[in-house]
Amino acid sequence: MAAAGTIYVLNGPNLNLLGTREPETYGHATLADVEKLCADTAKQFGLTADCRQSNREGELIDFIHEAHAKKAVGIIINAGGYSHTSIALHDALIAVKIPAIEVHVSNIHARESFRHHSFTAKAAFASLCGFGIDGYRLAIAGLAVKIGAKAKT
Ligand SMILES: O=C1C[C@@](O)(C(=O)O)C[C@@H](O)[C@@H]1O
Repeated sequence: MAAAGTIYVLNGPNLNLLGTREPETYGHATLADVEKLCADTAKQFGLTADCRQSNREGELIDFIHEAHAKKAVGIIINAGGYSHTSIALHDALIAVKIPAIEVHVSNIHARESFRHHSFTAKAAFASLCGFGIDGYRLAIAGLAVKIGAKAKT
């Protein structure tokens, strides 16, 4: 079993390139910055962030199944381009019934129309986009409210 109160933070394809990839769209923060932000934010609520990134759809699905097996209390997911294409990721999120929040660094609704639909958003209880990497912090705070985890003073 995972440590008590573990959140899985899943990042999909190309998010390992954060910091150098299209900085005008995604900013200059790296994936390591995102993971530190998530770890620090989770800690504020007495939670632990288990951060994973993969460029492969099947591996992301395996992480979701693992979150279930380890009794994770929540999932934060930025499935990158798979958000717009992957019924399989949608189905995995629905199957495990773990409260999930979708995050996008950019505002997908202000971009190309092929980014406007998200399968993973349909399987999540909330969705955040356009806040840059702060979206991950906001998502963890929102998840904490949803699961009743109180901020530690
Ligand atoms: O890879 C990504 C990143 C993204 O998920 C975001 O975080 O803004 C938005 C997606 O449309 C894109 O394919």
